Amino acid sequence: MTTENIRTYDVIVIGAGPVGENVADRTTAAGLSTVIVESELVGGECSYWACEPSKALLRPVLLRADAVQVPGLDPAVKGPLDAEAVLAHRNRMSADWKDDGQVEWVKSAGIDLLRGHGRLAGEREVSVETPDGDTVRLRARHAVAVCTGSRAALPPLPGIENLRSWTSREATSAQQLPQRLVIVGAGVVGVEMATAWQALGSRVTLLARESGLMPRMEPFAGELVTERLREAGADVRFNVSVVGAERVDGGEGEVRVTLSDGGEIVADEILFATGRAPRSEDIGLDTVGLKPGDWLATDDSLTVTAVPGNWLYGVGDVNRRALFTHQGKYQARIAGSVIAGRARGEQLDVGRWAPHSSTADLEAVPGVVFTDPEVATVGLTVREAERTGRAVEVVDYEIGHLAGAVQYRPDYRGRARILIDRDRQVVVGATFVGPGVGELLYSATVAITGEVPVERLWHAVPAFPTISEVWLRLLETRRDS
Ligand SMILES: Cc1cc2nc3c(=O)[nH]c(=O)nc-3n(C[C@H](O)[C@H](O)[C@H](O)COP(=O)(O)OP(=O)(O)OC[C@H]3O[C@@H](n4cnc5c(N)ncnc54)[C@H](O)[C@@H]3O)c2cc1C
Ligand SMILES: NC(=O)c1ccc[n+]([C@@H]2O[C@H](COP(=O)([O-])OP(=O)(O)OC[C@H]3O[C@@H](n4cnc5c(N)ncnc54)[C@H](O)[C@@H]3O)[C@@H](O)[C@H]2O)c1
Repeated sequence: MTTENIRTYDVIVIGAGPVGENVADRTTAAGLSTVIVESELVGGECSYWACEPSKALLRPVLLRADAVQVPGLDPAVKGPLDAEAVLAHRNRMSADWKDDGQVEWVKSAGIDLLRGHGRLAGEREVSVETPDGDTVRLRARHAVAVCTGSRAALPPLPGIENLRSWTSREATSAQQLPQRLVIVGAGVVGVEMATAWQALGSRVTLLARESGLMPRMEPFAGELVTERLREAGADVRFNVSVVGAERVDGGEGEVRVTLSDGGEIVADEILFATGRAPRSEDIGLDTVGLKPGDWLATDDSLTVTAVPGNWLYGVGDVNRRALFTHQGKYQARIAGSVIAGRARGEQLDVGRWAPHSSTADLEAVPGVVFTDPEVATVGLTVREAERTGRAVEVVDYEIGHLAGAVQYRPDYRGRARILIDRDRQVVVGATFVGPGVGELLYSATVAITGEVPVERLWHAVPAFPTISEVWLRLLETRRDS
């Protein structure tokens, strides 16, 4: 082990997922020397075991679901999906789990890459254990940004370690189709993976411990997705959880799952889609007075305020503000400018919607669930408005009534809901459920972040016949109610 190898940079970034890459890009662009430390693949969870592979699995599924309903096109797409071809496409979209392309980008951006496991080692210091067993010590003049992301959280089920269960990693990278797949947890990962694997040919059982799918969203989102999943042949069960599971034949055979309602399910694979935990248990948090394994709490400038000196930042999944790639990248752009501003000795501008404040994390986090139908959400839900004591008007519209929706897919089923702040008369929340609504979401995001007065929205004319006409119908519904 060599420890004399000390390198000094302006900024050290731990974790080269989408968020770490963007922090490093911004600080380098601001003229600060930056090193990024990565223990696995440059590109992070999103590129290899999350967004990219899952959407590569889902795109053929959703396109086919639309196409079989379009007259004239239906005979051409009636047969089953070619699962092997879809998996091969997914492999390509995950760059075959090689990061050469992203390493090339890091170099071209002028960022230094150090492969190895990074750990904080006191103020502004990071110790990196490299793959060949060396230890490299890094010192930061200005900032250390922790961007180590999250991993699947498993429930405390006795014997779970002997189950060879799937997490989101296996569910997005499996090379073979399980005949029977049981999915525990009906959040976003659970429903997307149920949609993908059922359509590829597995028999999926989806177990929700709540009374609906995706319980944090408007209830109609889960209801519409449940309808379609059941039509596709999936067994969707509510108010049930797993109390035991074991692999038979000395751990080599099928999985037998015992349910809280006394039932039993037999499957080839079991996926736990039961939420996320921060990757912070072994990153030296104790050396700066923080508790290993905790989420990294920050203020709106992404600074870890529990550590004095404004040098430590927590960006992306690891801070739990909003577990999405796009939102983490937004935080990264802000953290980058905060770090650069502080390095130049500038006064930060941290007011609401100001350049150094990630206000959108609190008011307008967009998300699209790529199921049939798609679910697109931004801002508040009714339950969240009630919980936080916000007075809102709620306006609903059945998207299937629109000419544009029927053109899109004759059997169109979907619903839109907007929430309008009663005092300020601006939109503060939107949920669209229906085929193709993902591309509609940015309009709502702009309405919320721009605080566009509802009266002005009458002048934002949606083209005919598009699904965007839902905005006009929502305004008319409100006027006529
Ligand atoms: C199945 C699934 C599908 C998803 N789909 C979407 C989607 O469609 N759209 C969307 O916006 N979000 C999606 N997400 C969420 C998205 O993947 C995350 O929000 C995003 O990856 C977070 O980026 P990050 O850079 O913070 O963390 P990560 O992507 O997890 O990257 C963290 C990086 O840090 C590295 N690292 C960790 N510890 C250390 C250490 N000690 N030293 C060195 N390196 C370290 C890791 O190896 C990793 O490369 C999905 C998540 C899952 C699980
Ligand atoms: N399309 C996208 O943008 C996309 C796709 C996938 C994931 N993501 C992100 O990843 C995050 C994580 O997704 P997720 O689905 O893993 O988490 P989640 O928190 O959305 O859902 C987890 C679900 O598992 C259930 N659960 C937890 N413990 C359980 C147990 N012991 N038994 C039964 N059920 C249990 C919870 O009640 C919850 O419904 C999401 O919040 C989202 O931000 C985004």
